[in-house]
Amino acid sequence: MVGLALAALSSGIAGVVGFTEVLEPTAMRDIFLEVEGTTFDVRQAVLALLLVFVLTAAGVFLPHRVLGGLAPPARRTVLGVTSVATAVAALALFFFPVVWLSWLVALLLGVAVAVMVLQSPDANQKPWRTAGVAAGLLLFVTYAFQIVGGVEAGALGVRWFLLLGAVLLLVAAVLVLLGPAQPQAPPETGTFPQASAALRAPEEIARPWACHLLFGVLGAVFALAQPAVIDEGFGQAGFAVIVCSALLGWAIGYEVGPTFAPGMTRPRLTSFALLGSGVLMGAAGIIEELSGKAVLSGAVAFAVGVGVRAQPYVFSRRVGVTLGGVLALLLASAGFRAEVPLSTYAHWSVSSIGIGYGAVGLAALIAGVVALFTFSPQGLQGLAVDVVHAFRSPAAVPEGHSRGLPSGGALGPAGDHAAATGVFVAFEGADGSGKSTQASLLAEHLRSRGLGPVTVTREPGGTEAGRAMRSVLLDGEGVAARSEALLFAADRAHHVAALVGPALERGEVVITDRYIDSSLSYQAAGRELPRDEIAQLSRWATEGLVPHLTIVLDIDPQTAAARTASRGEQNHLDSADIEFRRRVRESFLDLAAKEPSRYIVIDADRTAAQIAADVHAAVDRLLSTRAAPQVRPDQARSAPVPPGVPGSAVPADHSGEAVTTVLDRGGAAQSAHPPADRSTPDRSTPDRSSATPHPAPATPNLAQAPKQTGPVLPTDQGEAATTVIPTRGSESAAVRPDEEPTTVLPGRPAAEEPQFRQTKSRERLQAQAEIERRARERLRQARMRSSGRERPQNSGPQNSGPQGPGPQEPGSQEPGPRDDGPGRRR
Ligand SMILES: Nc1ncnc2c1ncn2[C@@H]1O[C@H](COP(=O)(O)OP(=O)(O)O)[C@@H](O)[C@H]1O
Ligand SMILES: Cc1cn([C@H]2C[C@H](O)[C@@H](COP(=O)(O)OP(=O)(O)O)O2)c(=O)[nH]c1=O
Repeated sequence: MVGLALAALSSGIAGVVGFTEVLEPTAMRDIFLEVEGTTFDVRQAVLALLLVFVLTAAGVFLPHRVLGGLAPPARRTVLGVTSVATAVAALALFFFPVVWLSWLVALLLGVAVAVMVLQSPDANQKPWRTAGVAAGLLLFVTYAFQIVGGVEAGALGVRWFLLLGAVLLLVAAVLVLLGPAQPQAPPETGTFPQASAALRAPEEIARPWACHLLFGVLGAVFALAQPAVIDEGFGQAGFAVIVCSALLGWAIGYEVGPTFAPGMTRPRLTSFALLGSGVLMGAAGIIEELSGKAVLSGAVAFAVGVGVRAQPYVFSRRVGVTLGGVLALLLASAGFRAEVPLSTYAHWSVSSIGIGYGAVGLAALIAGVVALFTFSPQGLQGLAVDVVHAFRSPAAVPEGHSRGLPSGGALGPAGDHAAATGVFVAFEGADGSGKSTQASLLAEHLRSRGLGPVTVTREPGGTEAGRAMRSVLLDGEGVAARSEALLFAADRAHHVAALVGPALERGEVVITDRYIDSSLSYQAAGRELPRDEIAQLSRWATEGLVPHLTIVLDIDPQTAAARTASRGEQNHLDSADIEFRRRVRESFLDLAAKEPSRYIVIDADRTAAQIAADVHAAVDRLLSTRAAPQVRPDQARSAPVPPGVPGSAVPADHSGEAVTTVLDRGGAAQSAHPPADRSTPDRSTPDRSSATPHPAPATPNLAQAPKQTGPVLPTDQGEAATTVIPTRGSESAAVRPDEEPTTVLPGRPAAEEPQFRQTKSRERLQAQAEIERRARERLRQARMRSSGRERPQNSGPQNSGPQGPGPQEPGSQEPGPRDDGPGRRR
């Protein structure tokens, strides 16, 4: 009943608002024609409309002072009484269309709107229900009359709309007064504050001026609709079309706002909304045709809806709407029209109403440009990333709507994530090893197998908050090693809480480009921070969430550097770079060797298609050990995330049966051989051989590995074995009797490489990576310079000192550049 009352109330209010906007110039026209016997003056009509607008706004402002402190039941009574008063005034106006009555209705309406929103903030947050109904009514009534009786009847139709609105208001008033009390919900966003005390301190509001300006644009769209239709002679049905379009545009923008352009940072989205609404507003002013004006008005309102929803504002939208509307009407009331000849046959008609549109549009446009530069501490940095990422799905978590994982202690067992039913795959490896390329190809592969939603994400910067941290980490002047470690952990914590965890809970396959092992390899092994502390940090950040499978793309640093050079990054590696990258590489291999059940190492110095074949085979095998997802994805995701996190109650499983699976580019199976004996010794690297002890060869089948056990952060365990698996063509399947043939994809021939390269998503990734990294490269040069200044304090012979069970080779005495962060390698 309360819902019905509110729907009726808001529709009634909207109906009356629509009517008074229409009525005012009409009444003015009648008065002028009657009293002065002159022709209708648009300027006077616009000024009269301005007064209606101002009075409505004044009415909206009044109750906050008076009613802010009233108890809800008292406010309810006020709402009922105000609604009755407004309805009576509207009825009077229907029968006696005189100008002062319309002003009274305007004032009462403002009060009614404000009291309604004070009483039920929810009514203000559901534009579909309120705006949509009213817009539909207005359009229907107006058009019905205009179709039957012509343009003049359209105006009459709007009078009947007033009657309808008044009746609805009366019904609503009765329902409000007699209905049960409504529980009060706390306002979220876009509401009038319940009381002035509810207003947040200004510094807590993100970008108030941007919101006010956006609402100003919206106010101008509505305020100018009536003058525009009078000026252009569209008739009142034209007014109804514009208002309907704008209301729907606003409602849609507001509704989809939180998930619109999920990959774009919210302040940036607001900037673009300002820019977009400015341009569209200008266009709406120029266009002299009804449908164009209507569509553009709708688009402007949509941009406003999206833009303000990107802001966590709690202040009222009244200020902006009023000021925007008033300014636009003031400009429009200048009442001039000039013809600008464009050619012999064409001319452009400039009117003061068009100027009203144009001025407000220009203000929004300029504000949008300012916002682009000022909304982020990094200014325009990351703009390209935001644009390229804008419509990517990984960050589709609405701002502030992250579904946190079940809370756990600092060392919460992986069982905390047992509710998750998805599959979590991580790619690790050096820059340029092809992680993002392979992540994208794997997603396509899984989707082509009908495995439903596949989320591809990355670290750092998989979420909106993460992108800010990424920017600090990679775009700035560089931060201290410990700060860097904390930031990576912070990014990871949010990534898991906001994106990975929820996606796994939804049963999706989540593929991440980098995860915990990157911290262990770059911060611990590379930067030589205490390994246990880094491990502990990540474990805490992720609440123990571990990937089901980690794919290490192993590649020679020089080869990787050559690849990244093709993206505009530096190619030359100095000895410090080489040493840093070597330690990182060793660390990845070491981690894989210690956790064979959960890792696969793939030689990444091959074509993307060859690597992809191995990756897909490994993931298919992983999925085959679960509930047959390739046949029935819903069941496939029913298995829990692996238990067992070091330091937790669940012990890690290191039974020794498991193996690290090394997929080499070599031809024959080498299951009983250590890496040094690979079939392609000419291409195997000494680094890898020395880094991974492989004393106990075993069957390299993920399907036979212990069921998804093993912690993500292993302690020192040397019993793991490495087995080399051939990867070319179908040989890999043929030589492995324990393998399920149906789950192993034969390696793709190299000839397919161009086809892979042309995939859309990969192009997108590449474009994104290229833009980002070029920017980063420049900044990292600066970072390297400052890092050079820092080095004397941190580097030296002690670098080869204790660092926990890290991957550094015992024989390595080369001074490790402690300050080498991720930035140093480029
Ligand atoms: N197997 C491959 N062989 C040659 N170039 C590759 C291969 N895989 C990726 N690339 C290229 O190398 C560069 C780095 O690839 P990318 O997937 O972005 O690596 P990462 O994510 O590890 O930095 C890109 O320009 C990409 O086109
Ligand atoms: C996730 C993570 C990344 N990094 C580094 C590795 C990379 O140099 C950088 C991330 O940059 P990114 O552009 O993601 O590198 P790529 O896509 O080539 O893998 O951050 C760490 O040092 N620690 C971490 O925990």
